[in-house]
Amino acid sequence: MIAPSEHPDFDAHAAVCFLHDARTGARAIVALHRVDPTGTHPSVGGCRMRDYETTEEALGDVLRLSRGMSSKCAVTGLPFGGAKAVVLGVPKPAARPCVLDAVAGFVNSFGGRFRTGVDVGLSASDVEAMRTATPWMVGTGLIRPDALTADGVFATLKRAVRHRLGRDDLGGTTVGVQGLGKVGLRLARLLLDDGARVLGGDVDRAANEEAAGMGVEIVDPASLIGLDIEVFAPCALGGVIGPDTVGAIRASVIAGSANNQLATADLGDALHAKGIFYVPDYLANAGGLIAVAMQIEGHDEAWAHSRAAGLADRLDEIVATARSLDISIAAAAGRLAAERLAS
Ligand SMILES: NC(=O)c1ccc[n+]([C@@H]2O[C@H](COP(=O)([O-])OP(=O)(O)OC[C@H]3O[C@@H](n4cnc5c(N)ncnc54)[C@H](O)[C@@H]3O)[C@@H](O)[C@H]2O)c1
Repeated sequence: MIAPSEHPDFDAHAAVCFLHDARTGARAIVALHRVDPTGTHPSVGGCRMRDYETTEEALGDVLRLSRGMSSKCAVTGLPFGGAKAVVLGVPKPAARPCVLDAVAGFVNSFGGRFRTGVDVGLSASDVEAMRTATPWMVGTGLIRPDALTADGVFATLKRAVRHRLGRDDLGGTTVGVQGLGKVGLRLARLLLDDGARVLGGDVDRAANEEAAGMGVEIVDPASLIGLDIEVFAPCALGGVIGPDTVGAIRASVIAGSANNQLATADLGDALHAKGIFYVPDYLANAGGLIAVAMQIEGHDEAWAHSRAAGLADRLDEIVATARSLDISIAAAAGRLAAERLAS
C-alpha cells in the first residue's frame, strides 16, 4: 500500500493513523486534516463504516472526507479542525459489538483531540454502544446531527431556488432526492411540507417504502440525476457528479447532503458553465457539524437552529463573491474556506 503522504488526496494532513486490532480483526483509519496547535479545540468528523474494495480506497475516502470537514468548519466559522474515521468492512452482526469496541478504543487513544460520531454505516445505537468505551463520541446531544443536516440542506436549497429560479417557496417545484436514509427522508418530508413534488430513490427497499408512504414518488435512484427535475438533492454517497454524469444533468439547482458530491473539484466550474446553481456540499450539509458544536461548546437549541438556518445567509455571501469575481459558486466557496484555513 502507498504511504498516505503519496496518495493523490493527501493535503498535508496533520496525522493519518491506522488501527489493526489483532483480537477482533477490526481495521480503521483516522485522518486529522487540521489540528488546533493550541489544543483548545478538537478535530471533528464522523465515523463511516463500509465494505471498501481496497485499503487505498478507504484511505482516499478518509483523506477527502477529513479535508471536507476542515472546509465545513471554515465556511461555517467554527473553530474545529477537520477529521474523519473510516472502518474497513461491515462486520457480521455477532462480531459488530467487538469491532465497535475496538474502534472506540482507537478513538479513545486520541485523548479527546479527535471527536467522532455517526456517519454512513453507523447508527445512533452504535454510537451509544461506543460511548461506553470512550467519552469522545459526539452527536448524542439534544439535537440529532442528521436532523440538523436536513434542516441546513433545506435552508440552502430554498435559497438556491430563490437565486436561480426566482421562487420564494417550493410550491410545484420538482425535486429529486437520491438516498432516502436519515437525512434524505427528513429532507423529503420538509420539501413535501413546503409544497414541492418529490421524486426519490434508494437502493434499500425499506427506505423506498417508508418514503412512498410519505408521498415521495419512487424512481430508480441511478436515473434521478438525468431526470427532468428542477432540483437534484444527492443524499447518498459521494462522487455522484462525475465527468461522465455532468452532461446528463437537467436540474437547475443541486443541493444535497452527500459529502464530496463532485468526483473532481473542477466539476464545480463545469456545472457553473452549464448554468447549474451548485450549493457546495460542505456548506449545504454543515448542520450536522453545528449539532456537534452545540454539544461540545454547550450552546442551546436556539443557537443550533439559528446557525443551521443561517447557512442560507452564508450562501448569499458566497454568491456575492462569485458574482463580483465572475467565478463559480464552488470556486468562491473554495476561496473562502482556503482563506479561513490559512488564517
Ligand atoms: N447524518 C449526518 O449528520 C450527515 C452530516 C453531513 C453529511 N452527511 C452525508 O449525507 C449522506 C447521507 O447521510 P445519512 O446520515 O442519511 O446516511 P444513511 O446511511 O442514513 O443514508 C444513506 C442512504 O443512501 C442509500 N444509498 C446508498 N447508496 C446509494 C445509491 N447508490 N443510490 C441511492 N441510495 C443509496 C442507503 O441505502 C441509505 O438509505 C452521506 O453522504 C453522509 O456522509 C450526513
